[in-house]
Amino acid sequence: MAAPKIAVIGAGAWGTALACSSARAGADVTLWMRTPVPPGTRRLPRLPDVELPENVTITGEMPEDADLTLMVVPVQTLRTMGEKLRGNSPLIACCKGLEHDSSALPLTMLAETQPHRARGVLSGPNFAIEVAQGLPAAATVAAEDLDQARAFVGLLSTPAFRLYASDDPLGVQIASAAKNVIAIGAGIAIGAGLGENARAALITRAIAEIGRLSAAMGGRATTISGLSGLGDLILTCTGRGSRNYSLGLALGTGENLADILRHRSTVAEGVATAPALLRLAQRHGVDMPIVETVTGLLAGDFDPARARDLLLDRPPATE
Ligand SMILES: NC(=O)c1ccc[n+]([C@@H]2O[C@H](COP(=O)([O-])OP(=O)(O)OC[C@H]3O[C@@H](n4cnc5c(N)ncnc54)[C@H](O)[C@@H]3O)[C@@H](O)[C@H]2O)c1
Ligand SMILES: O=P(O)(O)OC[C@H](O)CO
Repeated sequence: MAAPKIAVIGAGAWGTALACSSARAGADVTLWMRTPVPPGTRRLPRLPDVELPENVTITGEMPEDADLTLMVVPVQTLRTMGEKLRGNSPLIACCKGLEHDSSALPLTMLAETQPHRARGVLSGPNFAIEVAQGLPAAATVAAEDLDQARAFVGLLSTPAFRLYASDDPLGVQIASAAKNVIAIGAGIAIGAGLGENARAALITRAIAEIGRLSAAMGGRATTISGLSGLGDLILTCTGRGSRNYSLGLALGTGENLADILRHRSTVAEGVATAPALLRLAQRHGVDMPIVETVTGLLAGDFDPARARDLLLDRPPATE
């Protein structure tokens, strides 16, 4: 039987890692990248220590004949990239966040730009470099139809990359968007010297508020305690390899957001997602105090020195 053809759109760190992993799963992979590289290039700028497997082909042309397409561009560019896609293959959104202006989820943007295609989402505690190196990792692949999610899992699983099928794409998308915002908050808490207890409290209370929003929109509570929720919160709120967490750390020590962003070329999705997530929560009548605080800190509405009050000085509540 011929190897399945997988197209990966976006050759940032995560697109490069997913191309490596999909190739190890036995697929013929076409990796689309925006910025051309010299012919024969086998190491890409975002993961220079990783050599691409032989069955990965780099291209600047939008692939047309894939059996499956992974969308791995930053969320703020997903709609535009969706409009440029060719072919009819199912799509899996592998990015984490919400569109800034509309608060749209990744699958909503793909439904609006490619309405005829089957869709799913992949998310979990996954630093790109570790997946690219073939270290053990797990993630959730969700689609409205569980059989469709299982088919995606069948195409993408490897012995090192364990995938779990789910039929709660909404919960997965809310969890994965929110964890980037919460990771910025965790970084601020540590950077501002609030301590490990504060971070653990913040992660736990974040699960409560993410769960409220997900439930209000029709997601399942169990999804938030799974890989795309709790799993990714643990990784992103504690791992120094996280761009969102490290951005929060810098903010917490008093650096200015504009200065931090000026020195970065990688994407920290939580920055644009925070206000979009807050507006989404307000639209659904859901209280998300941590997201609200992080959004205010990012907007420069208050000083990180006040992070303690903002994160912890809340009216008495029951758990
Ligand atoms: N890096 C990780 O460990 C990781 C893991 C899981 C999920 N993700 C998610 O994957 C998505 C992509 O992140 P990344 O880490 O691969 O990005 P990155 O920061 O490594 O690079 C961004 C990539 O997007 C491309 N890009 C930028 N603007 C673009 C545009 N207008 N049109 C098309 N492409 C554009 C850049 O050329 C670059 O290849 C994000 O949503 C991120 O949250 C990342
Ligand atoms: O570096 P971050 O903060 O974008 O996190 C990367 C992944 O989403 C971790 O699962």
